[in-house]
Amino acid sequence: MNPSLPLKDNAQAIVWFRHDLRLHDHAPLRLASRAERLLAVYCLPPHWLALGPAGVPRIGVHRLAYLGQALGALDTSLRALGNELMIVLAEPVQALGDISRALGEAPIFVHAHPDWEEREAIAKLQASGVTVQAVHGGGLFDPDDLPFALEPFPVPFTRFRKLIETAQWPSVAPLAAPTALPPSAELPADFYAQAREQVAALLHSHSASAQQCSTATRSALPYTEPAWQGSETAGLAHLARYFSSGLVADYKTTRNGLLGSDYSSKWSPWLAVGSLSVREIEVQRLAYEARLGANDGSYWLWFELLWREYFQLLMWRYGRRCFSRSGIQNQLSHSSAKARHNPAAFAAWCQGNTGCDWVDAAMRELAASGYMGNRMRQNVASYLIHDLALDWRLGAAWFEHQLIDFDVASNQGNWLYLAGAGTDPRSDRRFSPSRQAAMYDPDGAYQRYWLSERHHSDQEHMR
Ligand SMILES: Cc1cc2nc3c(=O)[nH]c(=O)nc-3n(C[C@H](O)[C@H](O)[C@H](O)COP(=O)(O)OP(=O)(O)OC[C@H]3O[C@@H](n4cnc5c(N)ncnc54)[C@H](O)[C@@H]3O)c2cc1C
Repeated sequence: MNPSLPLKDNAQAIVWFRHDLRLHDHAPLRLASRAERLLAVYCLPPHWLALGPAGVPRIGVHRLAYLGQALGALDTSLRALGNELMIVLAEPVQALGDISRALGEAPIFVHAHPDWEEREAIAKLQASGVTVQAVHGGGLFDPDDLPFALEPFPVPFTRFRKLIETAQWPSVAPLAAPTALPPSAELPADFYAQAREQVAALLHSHSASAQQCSTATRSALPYTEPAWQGSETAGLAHLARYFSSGLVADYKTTRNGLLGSDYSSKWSPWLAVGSLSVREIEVQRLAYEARLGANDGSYWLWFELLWREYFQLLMWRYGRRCFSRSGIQNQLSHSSAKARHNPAAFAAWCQGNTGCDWVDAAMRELAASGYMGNRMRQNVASYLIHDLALDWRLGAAWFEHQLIDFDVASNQGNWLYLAGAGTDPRSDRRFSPSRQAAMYDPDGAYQRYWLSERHHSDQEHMR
């Protein structure tokens, strides 16, 4: 944590919440808490609601409902400490600049984030004369403090993992949640009033429609139920439950599961909105190993968290190139070169109507619940890239719209990897749907579960 920005006496400070909707392990909140008054802000950018490349908004119903849960809970937690969260529907650069000026050039404290848009927003604010201090806190490690240089980045994952493990590089310790906060900085009552009302109405309506969406409760991650909601409290309770269960030891053998909530950790949605800090997860994972001894499952969870870290570092290193068709290699892979424009095939993939039961079951699970396990993400991505010969960026955009655990670095990194445009040393891997279905769903239970309506109507049709 870099406490470099001096705060004047009686100063006001702003905490800009982005993908870090929590009180624990929050360095910007700690830094800003030295001020006399503190304004906590979240901006929902209107362009997330505009149509993106997949023909849908960047943020869909499930994601918005889950985000709304996390924001509501953060506001409640801040209020318990005498503060509150100001939520606006506004482009951050404009809104944060206006707020800083309205509070007498108050400095902004924020977590750094590898996405180029998020980095650009900070750069634009700084260029306009606003003081912004960005501190790392979204990963296990501080990218500026690794035992190797990001340039050149150690590209294959295995090499990255071995460098970290050989150096026994420790993850950064999480910060405790504050027990007191300064009171909220005061803005005129009509300041961004419309933007506040708009976002409140939007989040309310999405929460109501998600609550009525009965399919979400059939999910492996039923986020409309209290224990699975996006709040920090639910995330920390889930973490404690997970590490006191027998699920950890079995994780390596169950992680490719398809049905039920227990086959994998289900940390990802809380990590995505930041209501759980990955550093807190790592501390609890180490405490588990100290208590019960390390096992294959506890190691493999670390291994998977390293994948998350790796994709974040990839995005720090390659920035905007992670979004280009030719990816970080800067040359078209075999699959990218053969990709064709085919809106009908893309619509069929999105709706789970390709005719391939294995893929359609997963795409229906995603649309119904906002979640899909890792095994099926690999399968449906491979199908879009190799069988339908579509541009991988469309698939990534559809995932962005749907996934409650959407994380730009993990999403882009995995899609790049599968499209042969990222860091897979065995470029352009295709997953055979029939072989994968035989291996991971031998009795067809998963396909029946999510395709029950289709099977039912087929039977009706045959009568
Ligand atoms: C095409 C594709 C797109 C993906 N998009 C996302 C995304 O937007 N957000 C996201 O969080 N994950 C994404 N993943 C990675 C992975 O599928 C999810 O992290 C995982 O399914 C979440 O469930 P879990 O928390 O139970 O994972 P677990 O299996 O329990 O793993 C524990 C944690 O390790 C991390 N992790 C595991 N696998 C990966 C991986 N392959 N890449 C990066 N981190 C990983 C996650 O933080 C996860 O919560 C994507 C994978 C693919 C193949």
